[in-house]
Amino acid sequence: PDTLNAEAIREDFPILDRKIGGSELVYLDNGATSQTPQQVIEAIVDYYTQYNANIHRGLHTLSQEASIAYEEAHDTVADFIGADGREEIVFTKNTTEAQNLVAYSWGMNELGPGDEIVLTQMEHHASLVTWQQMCKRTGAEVKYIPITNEGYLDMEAAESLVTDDTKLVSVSHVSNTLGTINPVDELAAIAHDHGAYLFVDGAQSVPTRPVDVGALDADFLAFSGHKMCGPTGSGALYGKKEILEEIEPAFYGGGMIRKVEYEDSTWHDLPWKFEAGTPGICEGIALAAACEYLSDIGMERVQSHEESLAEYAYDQLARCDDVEIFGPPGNDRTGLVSFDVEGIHPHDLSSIVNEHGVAIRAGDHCTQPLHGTLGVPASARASFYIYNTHEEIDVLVDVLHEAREIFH
Ligand SMILES: Cc1ncc(COP(=O)(O)O)c(CN[C@@H](CS)C(=O)O)c1O
Repeated sequence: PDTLNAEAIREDFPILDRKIGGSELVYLDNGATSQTPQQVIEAIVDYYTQYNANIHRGLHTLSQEASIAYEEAHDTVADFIGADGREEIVFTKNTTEAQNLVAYSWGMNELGPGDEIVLTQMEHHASLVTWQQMCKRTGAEVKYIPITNEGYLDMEAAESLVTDDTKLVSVSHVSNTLGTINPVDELAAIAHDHGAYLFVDGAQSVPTRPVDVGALDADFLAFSGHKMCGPTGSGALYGKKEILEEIEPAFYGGGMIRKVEYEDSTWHDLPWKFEAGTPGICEGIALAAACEYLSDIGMERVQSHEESLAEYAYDQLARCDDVEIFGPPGNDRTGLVSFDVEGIHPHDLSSIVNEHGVAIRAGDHCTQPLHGTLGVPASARASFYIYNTHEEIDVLVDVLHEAREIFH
C-alpha cells in the first residue's frame, strides 16, 4: 500500500509506551525532535559494544572498523538526499552548526560592503541570526523576502529582491512554524540567474518528504538527524563538490589536514577537510541507520502520512471558532500546525494538555521575527511524524476543550 502503518511503526519506539501523569504519552512535538526507533538504538549499542575506536584509519582492527563505518555513513546519507557521494556530505551536530560552518568558511572570506544576503521572513534563527550577524561583521546587507497573509513566500518580491549584488539566498524548504513548503527550485533559478548560491534549510523537509538536492539544484543544504529518528548531535551539511573544493575550512585541527609545517598547512580531501577533530562517530553511524530505517518505510509514504495528519489536524482545529491557525490551508502544508486559542496563552495551553499526556510546543519556535510579522508573541504547535495517528489528534482536540473549561 502507498500508506504507512503507524500502528506497526509504533512498535519500534519504546518511548511511546511512556505514561505521563497516568495518561498515555501523545507526542506531538516532532518538529523540535523526533523519537528514536529500536533499530537506531541498536546501532548505537552495537557501536559502543563492538567497535568503538577513533577514526582516521588507525592500524588496529577496531579503528579500521569504526573508520569504515563512519565513512560509509557519509555514503548512506549522500544517497538519502540524492548527493553525488561522500565528498558532498559534511557531518555536523545539527542544522545550526551547518549554517554557521558555511557562514564562517565561505561568508567571512567572501562577503563585504555592497554584497547582499537574501533571507525570508519565515527563517529559523539558525539561519536568520547567523546571516544577519555575518552581514554585520562583513558590512554586507541582509534583506528579507516577505510572506503573504496565507504564509506563502511573495515570489514577485523575491524576483526584485535578489540582484547581481546578492551572494547567497538562504531559505527554509519547509517552515517549522507555518508548515509552508517553499518553492526552493524556483528560488535556486532566481539565485543562479544572479550568480548567487542557494542555501536550503532542510531541517523540516529532509525528515518528512523525499529530498533530491540535484533536482533542487541547491548549492548547500542542511538538516538535523535528531528530527528524523537519529540521535541528537547528528546532522549534515550538503555542498556541491566544486564549491566545497573552493572554500576554506572554518575549523582547524587534526583529521582535516594533509600536511602541517610550522609556517603553513594543507588540507585533507573532501569531506574530511571540514571535519576537524574527533567527530561524533557514533552519531554519524546512527544517522545513517536512521536514513536506512526511513528508506525502508519510503519517504513518499512518510510525506503522504504527514500530509494526511496535517489536513486532518487543520480541519479539526479550524472547526473551533476560537482557534486561529497560522500558515497555508490544511491540504498544502507539511505535518505541523501552529495555532492560537483565544484567551489562552500558548504556554498555559501546553501546560494543561501536558497534564493529559499531550506534548506540544509553545513559544516562538525560534522564529521571533516571524511571530512579530504574524502579530502574536507566541503560538502553540502540534507537529507530527510517522508514529502519530488521527486518534492522537482527536485527543489533542479533546483536551483543548478541557483547557477552555479552565480558562473560560
Ligand atoms: C527550519 C529549522 N531550521 C533550523 C533548525 C535548527 O535545528 P537544530 O537541530 O536545533 O540545529 C530547526 C529546528 N527547529 C526546532 C527547534 S527550534 C523546532 O522546534 O522547530 C528548524 O525547524
